[in-house]
Amino acid sequence: MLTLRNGYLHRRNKRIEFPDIYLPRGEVLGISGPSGVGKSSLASVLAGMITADVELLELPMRQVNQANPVQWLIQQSEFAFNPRLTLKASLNESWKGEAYLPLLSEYGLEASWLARRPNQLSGGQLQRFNLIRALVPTTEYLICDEVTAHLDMVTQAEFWQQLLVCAKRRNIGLLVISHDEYLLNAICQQVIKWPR
Ligand SMILES: Nc1ncnc2c1ncn2[C@@H]1O[C@H](COP(=O)(O)OP(=O)(O)OP(=O)(O)O)[C@@H](O)[C@H]1O
Repeated sequence: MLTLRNGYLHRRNKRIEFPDIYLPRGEVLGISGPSGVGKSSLASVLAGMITADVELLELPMRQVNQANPVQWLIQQSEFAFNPRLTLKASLNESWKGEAYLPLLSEYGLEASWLARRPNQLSGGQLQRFNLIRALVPTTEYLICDEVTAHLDMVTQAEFWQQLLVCAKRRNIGLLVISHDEYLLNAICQQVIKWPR
């Protein structure tokens, strides 16, 4: 269970009060909220990148020399990759060996694209490589932060269809942050509107 209870954070002069989060593995929790409310700050806390004042924070144990079991996907996948590295080199930074290869066809990506650099792919293709990079075997929770906001409806639908099947199969908990309430209501078991 990914749990955050009574958490808050001060950023500059602003106090951000987080909603309580209870996310079991294998479930999908949505969060919507206006710009600046603190959604990315919440993701940073849950990914263990910044600390906040909390009554309770339960995150999965992170093992030495292993990827963070809480992976965070951001909207602008072009910023998530080193522009000088090929996709293969970037994937090899998180995956041990090439066990990700079967995932490529599952997500409609061609193995020959591994030799390309990030600027030689479309936004949707790059976001799917970003997703595959995050789906290392140790991933227990995935935070999807507006990950399909810039994609057309068909590409969005394909992305979520594939990810939901994979998350169910691997018992991964998904925290989906989006302005798109239609999307959240379609894919989440529970949706938090922030602020309430
Ligand atoms: N590194 C930082 N240092 C100081 N203040 C920050 C920092 N990052 C964000 N903030 C401030 O914290 C508040 C919450 O920002 P955050 O990015 O978490 O909001 P958000 O809900 O994700 O917004 P958006 O939907 O626009 O991405 C904002 O007032 C922002 O200006």
